[in-house]
Amino acid sequence: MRTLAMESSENRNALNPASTKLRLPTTYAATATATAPTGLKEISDSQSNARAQMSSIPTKRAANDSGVAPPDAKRKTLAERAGEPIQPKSHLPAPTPTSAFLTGTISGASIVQLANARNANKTTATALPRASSATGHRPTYSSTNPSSFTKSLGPSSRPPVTGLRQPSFNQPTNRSRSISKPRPATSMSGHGPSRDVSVAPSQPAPTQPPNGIDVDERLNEVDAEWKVMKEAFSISLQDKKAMETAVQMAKNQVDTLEAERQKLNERNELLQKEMDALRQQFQQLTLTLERQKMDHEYQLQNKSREHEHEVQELQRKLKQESERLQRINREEKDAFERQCRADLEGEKAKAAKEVQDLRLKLGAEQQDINKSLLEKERELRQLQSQLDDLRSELSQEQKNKRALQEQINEMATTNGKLEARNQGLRAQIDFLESDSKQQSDSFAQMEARLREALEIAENAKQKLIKEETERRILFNKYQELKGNIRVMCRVRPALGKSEGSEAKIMFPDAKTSSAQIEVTGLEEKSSFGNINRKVLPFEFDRVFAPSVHNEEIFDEISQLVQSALDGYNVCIFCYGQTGSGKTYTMSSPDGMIPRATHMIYDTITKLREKSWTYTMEGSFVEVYNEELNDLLDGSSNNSKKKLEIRHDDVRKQTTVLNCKTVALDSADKVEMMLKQAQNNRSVAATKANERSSRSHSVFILKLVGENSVTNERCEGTLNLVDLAGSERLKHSQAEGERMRETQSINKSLACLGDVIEALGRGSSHVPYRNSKLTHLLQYSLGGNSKTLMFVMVSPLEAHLKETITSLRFATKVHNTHIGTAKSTKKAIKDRSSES
Ligand SMILES: Nc1ncnc2c1ncn2[C@@H]1O[C@H](COP(=O)(O)OP(=O)(O)OP(=O)(O)O)[C@@H](O)[C@H]1O
Repeated sequence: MRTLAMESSENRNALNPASTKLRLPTTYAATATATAPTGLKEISDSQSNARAQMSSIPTKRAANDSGVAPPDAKRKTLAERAGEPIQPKSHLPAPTPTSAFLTGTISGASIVQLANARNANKTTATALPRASSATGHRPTYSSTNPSSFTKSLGPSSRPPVTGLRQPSFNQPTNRSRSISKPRPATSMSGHGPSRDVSVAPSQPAPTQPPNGIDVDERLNEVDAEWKVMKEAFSISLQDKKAMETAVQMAKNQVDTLEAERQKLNERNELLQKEMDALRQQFQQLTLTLERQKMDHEYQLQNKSREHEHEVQELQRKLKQESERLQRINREEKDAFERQCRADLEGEKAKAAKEVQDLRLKLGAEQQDINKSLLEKERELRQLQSQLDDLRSELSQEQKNKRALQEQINEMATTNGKLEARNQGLRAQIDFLESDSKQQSDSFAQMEARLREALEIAENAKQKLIKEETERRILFNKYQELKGNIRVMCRVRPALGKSEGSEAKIMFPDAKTSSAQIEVTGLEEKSSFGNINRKVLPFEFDRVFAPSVHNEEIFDEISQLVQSALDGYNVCIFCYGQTGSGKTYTMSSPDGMIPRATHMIYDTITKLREKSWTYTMEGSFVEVYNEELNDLLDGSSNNSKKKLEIRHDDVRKQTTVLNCKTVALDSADKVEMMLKQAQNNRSVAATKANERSSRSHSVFILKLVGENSVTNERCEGTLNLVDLAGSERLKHSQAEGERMRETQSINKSLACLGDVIEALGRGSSHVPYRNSKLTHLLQYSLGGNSKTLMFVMVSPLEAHLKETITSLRFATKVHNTHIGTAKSTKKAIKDRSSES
């Protein structure tokens, strides 16, 4: 967009030529004035192309020479110049001395006056050149430099007329010389002899005596001078006319220029008006723009406010929408949850139905299993009969063995006798050597008898080895038939009369090798009012009477300890009511734990000869209120680390994290460990027993053996468990903390029964994790492990009820045995005796 300032600049540029034109007259006037003496010819020649010629004249020089002030250094704008008053002849030059001389000083009167005064002026004529020079006119026309004079055509090069005339009147004596002398060839030569006269003043006039003056000659001279003067005058007139013509032309030019200037002024005024109009328009536009700007700002503010309102409205709507969506989401979530619950209920009902069906199916399967069990029981009975046969065979073989042993002994005796006899015979041989024939016969006889005896002994030995091998095979078979869970019963002796009366308990006869115990139960009142006491028979793998010592007990379990050394997991635990002798059996100085460790030491020592190296590590923990405690950690409860059970399913081994383990490399360490465990064991007094263990203690013996020759490795664990008292809650009259202990103990014992039962049933799921104890003994109960339970019985009448409960529990465990002898032997029916 072109701005108003740009348009104004363009207008000014457009006006510049006019401005130049306006200045031309000034230049021209100065030039014309200065060049006036040049002649009209020159001016007239240039009239037709006056502007071109004038433009070629150096303006600055002309202005300076003419005395006209140079144009302002700063060029005035059209508007400035338009405002100036019009001065038509302001640029015209002032009249020069030359023009004044030409128009006013040359007249007839003046010439007469000049003639009259010529004498008077003689003396002063010589001073004229100095006076002339004193006027300031340059003596450029000096005759000494005629060439420069002729060349000079500028106004200042022409000598002043006054300078020309004076010497001619004041120095008449020089006239003849002047006249006689040839005139210099100048540009003025065509105009008359004035040039000659002008030269005269420069020549010094010769002095003549006053009486020698020739008047005629002088008159002639004057006439001649007059003619010269006349010619000069006529020339001057011509010059004047030319000058007037030039002036007239200049005036015309000025008029023309004035007209042009007028036009320009008018145009300038128009332009000024236009500019004013434009300025007004510009101001109006500026105002309009300002108003529009304000309007726009106002509109912008309005828009901004509206936008803010809209944003707030949108935010409010967004919030409402968000709340609405959240509400919908909640509702949908609730509906979905309701739906899920309904589905879940349906699924539950469906699952319950399926469970019901499964139970029914399971019942059917159970019946099938029972049938198969009966079948197996039949098979077992057959096996049992076979076993009986084998037993009878075994006893027969044992009898044979004994007979053979007797034979061997007899033969050994015979052998000894024969040896003695041999010696006697040797003596006889020596004696009879003299009688050779008789002697040699008796010698051969004796030798034959000796060979016969040795042959009999060798046969007997071979038969013995064969029978021993058979016996071992039969024993192993017997062990397998007995099953992996065995139950033995031990009744402790009464400690004194202070304990009260003893219960009526019948023990098996040692000769019959029976494993049955009969307990006369509590008094019961029949429906007829009779009071009866039932005899309750219980059969186990072995029953130990009160008279049996720990040594005999250990003989029975030593094979299991050997199994632990052979890489089996073995668990031997004592079950029974408080005070029934569990701790005595397990941890007393000659109890199972010390005996087992001692046996293991002996065995390990013997096995070293067969390249077996064993390491034995022991740890002792207790389960108290379903919490596992380290009995070898003597630190306070707060600083004790929590024990964690970890099972290795591959190795079938159990590890207790954070549990202290002692390397049992000597028998002393075992005793020390047992003492420490006994001190740390949770012991509390109950009404049932003043010193009663309220926790299950587990002695864990890890046995790792390696054979350097065969590269065999075996890893077995022997767990010796002393269970807490199994007395019933009501009987123990426990309260508070003790009651909680009792509940915990009963629960874990019940869980133990469940695990054994599940194992006996061969159930796919064994609830080991239902209690800490069974969880800890997971790999020592069932499976390939060997388990032995001692049910400990108190002989006291006061404990009869708990005794019967314990025996029933043990029977339940015993009944889960596979291959138990109980199935072959008929169970002895309960016999009741009238009291
Ligand atoms: N066979 C035994 N011969 C001699 N004394 C025994 C025998 N068995 C147990 N005793 C004694 O009977 C008492 C109670 O035995 P023990 O402490 O072993 O019972 P417990 O079943 O371990 O009791 P708790 O469950 O309270 O620990 C002890 O004084 C113990 O010496």
